[in-house]
Amino acid sequence: MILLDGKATAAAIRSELKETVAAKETLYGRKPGLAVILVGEDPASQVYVRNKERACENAGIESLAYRLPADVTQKDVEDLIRELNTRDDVDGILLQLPLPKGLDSQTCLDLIDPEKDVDGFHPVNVGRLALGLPGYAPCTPAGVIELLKRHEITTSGKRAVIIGRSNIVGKPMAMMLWGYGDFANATVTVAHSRTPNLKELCAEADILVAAIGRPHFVTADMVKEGAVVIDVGINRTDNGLAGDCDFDAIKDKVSAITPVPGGVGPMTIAMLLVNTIQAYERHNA
Ligand SMILES: Nc1nc(=O)c2c([nH]1)NC[C@@H]1CN(c3ccc(C(=O)N[C@@H](CCC(=O)O)C(=O)O)cc3)C=[N+]21
Repeated sequence: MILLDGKATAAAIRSELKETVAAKETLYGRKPGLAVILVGEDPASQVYVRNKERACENAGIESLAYRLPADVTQKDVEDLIRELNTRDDVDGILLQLPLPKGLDSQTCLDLIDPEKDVDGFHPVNVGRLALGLPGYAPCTPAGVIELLKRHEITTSGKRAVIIGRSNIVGKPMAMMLWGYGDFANATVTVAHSRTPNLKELCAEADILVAAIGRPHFVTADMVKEGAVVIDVGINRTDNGLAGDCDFDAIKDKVSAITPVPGGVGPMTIAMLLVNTIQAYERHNA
């Protein structure tokens, strides 16, 4: 069994990026800038945002954090996004989700300049990904692809099953596994809460991606012998952080699996840095 160590892989990517940034900084005369907007006090979001800030700083990216109170108006968030769109020192804009009740996240996301949309959530970038055009790919599924690539796990001709159809993971993950440049070419099924015979379907997967948001949802009987299992779940339970897969029960059955923590999570942050540097390069081109 190969443990797909996202923490180590992300660290390798980050040190590569650090060199890229150092070279580009000399060329462009400024550091890359990422603006992160955090609305409200959600503890998990605060942890993520702090991790993102730390990762940026480490890579030589200027991180500009905007912490807004939960009772901020929709207009205030929109005005901030409009201002960040025009700023020359801001290459990327990230609006941390979910937003507190009363705020409309899609309207906010739609306002972000697609060239600064390092999350890949703007409809233009969603469309570009669907069409196979260059743009920004959402960080979590992009991190999964990068993790597979760097472990030389091929996907061509393989049967992939994704559990979960969210806009930020399931849907873009499907598009990337269908075809992402010269990579992928998997045959993809996207399963969800109303998929009948889910267990049997999953048990046919060569590559199983779990993005459900329920701790230990994927059990041994749902996993094919020798499958590659990617656990996107980050569930906070009384016993700490848990993935969507019952790791201990399936680890002896699989050929490769991601741990939680230390799997997809750190890769998500690494891909955010990749996208930010890409935005910086395009901005300066
Ligand atoms: N606009 C936006 N973009 C996002 O990319 C975004 C978001 N909103 N909202 C929330 C989700 C979640 N997410 C994670 C990032 C890193 C870890 C991560 O580093 N996890 C560590 C554990 C960290 C912990 O202890 O919680 C790990 O898996 O090893 C987890 C989750 C990004 N998201």
